[in-house]
Amino acid sequence: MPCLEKSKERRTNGPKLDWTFVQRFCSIQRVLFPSWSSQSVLMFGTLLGVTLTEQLIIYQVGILPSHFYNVLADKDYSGFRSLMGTAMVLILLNSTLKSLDQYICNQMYVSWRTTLTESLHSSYFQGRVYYILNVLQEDIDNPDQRISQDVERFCKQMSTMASRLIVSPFTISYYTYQCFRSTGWIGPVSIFGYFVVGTIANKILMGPIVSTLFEQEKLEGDFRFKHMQIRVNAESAAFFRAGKVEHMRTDRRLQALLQTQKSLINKELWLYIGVNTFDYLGGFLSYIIIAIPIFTGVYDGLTPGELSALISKNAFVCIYLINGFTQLIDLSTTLSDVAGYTHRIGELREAMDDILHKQCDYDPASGESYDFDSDFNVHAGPVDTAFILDRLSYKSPYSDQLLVEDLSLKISQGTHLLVVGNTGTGKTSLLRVLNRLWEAHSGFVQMTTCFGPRGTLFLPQKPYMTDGTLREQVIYPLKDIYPASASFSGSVDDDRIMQFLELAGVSSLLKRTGGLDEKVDWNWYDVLSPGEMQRLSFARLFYLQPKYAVLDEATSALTEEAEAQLYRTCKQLGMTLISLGHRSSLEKYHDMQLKLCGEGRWELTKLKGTSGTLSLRQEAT
Ligand SMILES: Nc1ncnc2c1ncn2[C@@H]1O[C@H](COP(=O)(O)OP(=O)(O)OP(=O)(O)O)[C@@H](O)[C@H]1O
Repeated sequence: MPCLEKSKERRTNGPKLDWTFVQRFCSIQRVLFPSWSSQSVLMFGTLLGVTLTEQLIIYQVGILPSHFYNVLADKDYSGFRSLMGTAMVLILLNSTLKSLDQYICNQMYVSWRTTLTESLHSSYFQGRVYYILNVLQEDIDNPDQRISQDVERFCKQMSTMASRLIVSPFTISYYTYQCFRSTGWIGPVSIFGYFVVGTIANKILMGPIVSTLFEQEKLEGDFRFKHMQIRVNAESAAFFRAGKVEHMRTDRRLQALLQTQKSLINKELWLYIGVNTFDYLGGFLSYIIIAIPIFTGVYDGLTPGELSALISKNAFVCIYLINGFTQLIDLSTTLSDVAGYTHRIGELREAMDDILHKQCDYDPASGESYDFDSDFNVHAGPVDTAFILDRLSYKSPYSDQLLVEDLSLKISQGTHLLVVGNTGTGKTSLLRVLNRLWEAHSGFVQMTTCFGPRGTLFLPQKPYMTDGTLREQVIYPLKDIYPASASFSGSVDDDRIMQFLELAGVSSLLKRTGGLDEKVDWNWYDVLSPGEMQRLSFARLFYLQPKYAVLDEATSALTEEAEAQLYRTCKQLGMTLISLGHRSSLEKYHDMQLKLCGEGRWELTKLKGTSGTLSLRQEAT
């Protein structure tokens, strides 16, 4: 099934600070900085300007003590006063620039999060990607968490790193030059050597952190998912009085998460020890570098006042150069987090790209045109046919056993088809293959109509209730009103919706919601009974009026009378029905029966006694 080889490949490559990390990081950067004129680049440029100015001011503030030494040693009162004035201005400027720097970083965080999340969304919601990721592909854990939380944290950490990283090349070059002028080659060389050792040590210490952080985020997602599962199925669990068992299972996930979190903290301890040791060693190193020219007699001719001013100035440039490097080393903890998130986001992006490529190879009509309302009038094929199946065989994912073998069938307008068979014989799977959610094992399947109004519509076994108003439930998955109503006025559409709610037997919902467009804050799954959900799905079907309606046990929660009423309305609206179900009462609404017998076998038979159709279609539109 989809992308399994690539998935295995991904599984074997554990998350590390390696070449894969660099590639994934660069590919995410290409999303964040799409062009030279993009908003992120402009913000980055502004940040560079601000941080460079900040550094100039910091430099001025840094050399102030040496001026103070001079004026104090000379007892120069007026010089002292003007120096105080300069110090005040510099401090004010410095704090303003620092705040501006933080402000731009926060703005960049929001902008990056927007860009990256939107980019992931555009792949995630393209064609069947979200279905394959959530249902068929097991190696990408918690895609929802990767898109929401991991992206958020990645952008946050990146933005905290940004101002320090951006200015580093400039400060390091400048202070290397200054350090060279003050101490000769000994200063820069020893500081560079110190940095190389620090980086190697930290790279070794960061290795295990990246993979543990990756694991921790996975477990975080699992823990959240468990809570989500209880939230969505609270009533079913309560009927089982399953508080204790759910408590135990949720705690088990929490324990697994906390265990990993503890192990991460333990591993981070070594990194912190490394980072702090290098911080303090850095401070110490600066005095060694300053001591060398003093003890070798380079400054022997200076007065004590001049020497203290020089020591203060030299100490400042050396300390600042070391500080530039230690700041980079301090970023190790942030970098290890960024690396973990980079792997999680990168892996998701690669998985989605694989699916999209595979999808295009399998079905060139996928991608943009796969979606519901973009596909109104396409598909050339016989006008009176919905599906053509030729020697079609299919099986479930991860199984070698064929569910159906060599099925040849044409589903034409006016011939209602009933698909029956025991549990697990592959009835719903047939719809998955027809809807191209699953690939066929062999043979040929073609959907010759468009998808949506005027074409084919599927009502899945579990009614899908979206969030939003009653109108949004009925018109789903249309974003707007029905195309035919658009040329009249909104009230025509309102009338249609009300008429169809009435026909589906759920007009009472109008009272409960307080109107078609009243915002409701309830979860539709909690407040509607399964029967009401099925009826609401039929209201949706009546509203969309496809030529072909594929109904997967769509009336299983309703009485036979209600079923009769709904089927009659479908036929009056001119729909050709393809139904799946176990009830014998369904037979009378269909002309043909396809029986799936298991182990690949099937039978196609004619049914007797079908009711006629009235044309309510034009009337309703
Ligand atoms: N996402 C999946 N991954 C792996 N196997 C699956 C998946 N979905 C379904 N199957 C398996 O495929 C087989 C056929 O499932 P299908 O849903 O088509 O059954 P069905 O005939 O519609 O059953 P029912 O009458 O209960 O609805 C079953 O054995 C099922 O467990």
